[in-house]
Amino acid sequence: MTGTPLSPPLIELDAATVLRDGRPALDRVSLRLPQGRHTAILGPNGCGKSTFIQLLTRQLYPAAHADGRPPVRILGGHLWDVRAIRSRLGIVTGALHEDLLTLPGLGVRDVVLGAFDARLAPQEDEVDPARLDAAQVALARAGAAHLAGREYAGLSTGEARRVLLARALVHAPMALLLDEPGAGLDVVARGRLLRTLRRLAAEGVTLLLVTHHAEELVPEIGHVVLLRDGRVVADGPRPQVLTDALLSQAYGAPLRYAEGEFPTLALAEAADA
Ligand SMILES: Nc1ncnc2c1ncn2[C@@H]1O[C@H](COP(=O)(O)OP(=O)(O)OP(=O)(O)O)[C@@H](O)[C@H]1O
Repeated sequence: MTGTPLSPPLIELDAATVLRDGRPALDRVSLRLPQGRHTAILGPNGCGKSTFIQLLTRQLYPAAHADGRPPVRILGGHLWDVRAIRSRLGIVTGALHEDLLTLPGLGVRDVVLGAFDARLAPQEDEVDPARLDAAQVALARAGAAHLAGREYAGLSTGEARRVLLARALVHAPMALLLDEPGAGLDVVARGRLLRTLRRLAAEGVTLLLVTHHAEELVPEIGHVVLLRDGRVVADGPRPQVLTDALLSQAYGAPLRYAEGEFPTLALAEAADA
């Protein structure tokens, strides 16, 4: 279910440009992602996906427009802070995983509780029982309740991904922003994680998937934005964007796409020679 016509878009980019080493990693990108719509941002390595996420989390900043209009708006506002974003968007990224691994001895429950303080670990030793309950519920929703007593650094990649999902869910966010959620997982672990995402979508959690793996585009994703070299190649309903022609254009090689619960994207035979 999408927001009412009057609700501001969850994320809006207006000709947003982000320079990295003097070159545009995002080049005048305009996007409007309404509330409640499951959307994927898809594209090959280097197309600007991580830059897009870092723009939202304010690790990178857009070039200013000469007329002063904001290049990025979140829920209609442009003066947002990272804490506000993190409570509205549950963010699951590999970078967060790496940061959490730098804290030896950090427990799984504390990883989830840290989200309340917008920090890696909770600030207080005494934790509010309501927060503890919320953490346990979030772990259960992410299929990670059995991991609550474990040390984060000792988890497998698949287990750690579920804990990050729980951390992202604990605030009951408006949407989950997922950066390549299946990266590093074996075929079974990835399939199970994607089914968890499908269940969350069915429960009303909006999915914003940022990925280069087409198989992560679970059927609930109805809208796709295709990027190449920091620019939007296509932005529209899934069947109009996930075509061999557009995907081949975005990835720069002849590709064949097949729909399914876990879609496939492969080099077309002509490209093997
Ligand atoms: N730290 C950096 N310094 C300079 N340029 C960078 C940096 N990180 C990325 N870039 C450049 O910005 C562009 C977009 O990179 P970005 O990491 O956003 O792409 P991506 O789609 O996330 O790629 P991948 O799928 O490989 O993670 C690329 O041309 C890349 O070379």
